[in-house]
Amino acid sequence: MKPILQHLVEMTGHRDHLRLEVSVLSTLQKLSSIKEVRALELFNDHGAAFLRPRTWVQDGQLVSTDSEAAADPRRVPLEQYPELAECVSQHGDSALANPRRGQHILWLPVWMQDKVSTCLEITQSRPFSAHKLDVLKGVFLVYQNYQSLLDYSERDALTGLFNRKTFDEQFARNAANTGVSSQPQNAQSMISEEVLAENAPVQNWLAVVDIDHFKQVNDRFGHLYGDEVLILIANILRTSFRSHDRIFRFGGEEFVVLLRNTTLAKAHQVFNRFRETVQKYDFPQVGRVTVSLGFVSTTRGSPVEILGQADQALYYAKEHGRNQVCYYDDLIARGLLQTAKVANDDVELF
Ligand SMILES: Nc1nc2c(ncn2[C@@H]2O[C@H](COP(=O)(O)OP(=O)(O)OP(=O)(O)O)[C@@H](O)[C@H]2O)c(=O)[nH]1
Repeated sequence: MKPILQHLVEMTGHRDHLRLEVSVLSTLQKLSSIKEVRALELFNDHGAAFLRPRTWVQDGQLVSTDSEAAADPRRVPLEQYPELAECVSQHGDSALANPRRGQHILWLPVWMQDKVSTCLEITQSRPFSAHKLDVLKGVFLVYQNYQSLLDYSERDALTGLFNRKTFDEQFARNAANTGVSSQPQNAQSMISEEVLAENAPVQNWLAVVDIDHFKQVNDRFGHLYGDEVLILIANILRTSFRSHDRIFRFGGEEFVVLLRNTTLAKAHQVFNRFRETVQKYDFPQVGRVTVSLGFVSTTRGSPVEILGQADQALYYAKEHGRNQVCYYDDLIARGLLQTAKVANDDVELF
């Protein structure tokens, strides 16, 4: 077995949350007497707390899923793990399960900014000694500190959304995996029966969102109120999309949303619902604010082209009344936009 320090060095060499998770699990798995290690994802669905395995061992290999948590058939209510539920509600740093059928389980919730969405689970067939607990918790704390550093570097300081650098990295990495699929795993429960009946293709979508006349907000109320509008719109974005969709602050008053595994009809619906929520929101002092949005499927073209097309649709929305959602392909089909090859120097992406 490699010395533990060497594992820690390998672990902290990763710049990606999922790889880091796999790496900590494989480090823990190699410690003596460990029977099984899993990373559990903790999430809420309609007000109830659930967990599901996100990274686990299958055929001797660690495998991970990043599918939508709420649609995962492996999910179980958190209350089925009372010791863990109690630990999370008390903001605790570890919990031991009452031994069942000779299994001893240790849970280590990963706290980040007072929130927990991940928990490591370590199982062995004998009780954990005090020394073993010290070693496990030591490795875990290095992992948790490093996750939180990584998270900090990926986020925009004002809104807490992912920043543009993260978009560039994630979109470049995922662009190759975003092909059209009529029945991807876990997507069924998100599609209405009418859409299934039409066999509408399920795709990923990229939207660029821009606040309308934001300069006037700054000019009339000052930058502090402008900043507050940005924070509140970021909060509305967070609550308008699902946990496995991705939201980025792209710069200034512009945001990007990556909507995953859904139909065109549903994409129209959720983008419009978000727009209407903003329109109805009473922003302190400022009053009403609206947003415009352009979107496109991520299945065709390079990341630069996809972003350029969503931008074109956004600018059409801006020039034709604002406070609306425009779909690039629809504008092209109606002759309202020309397909334009986006030059690499038009959009700075990578
Ligand atoms: N308060 C605040 N303002 C910002 C920030 N980043 C960019 N801005 C402001 O956002 C405004 C963007 O204005 P414009 O690009 O002219 O667009 P707009 O007024 O929103 O008009 P349209 O997009 O055409 O509807 C500028 O006044 C910037 O100073 C920020 O972090 N905080």
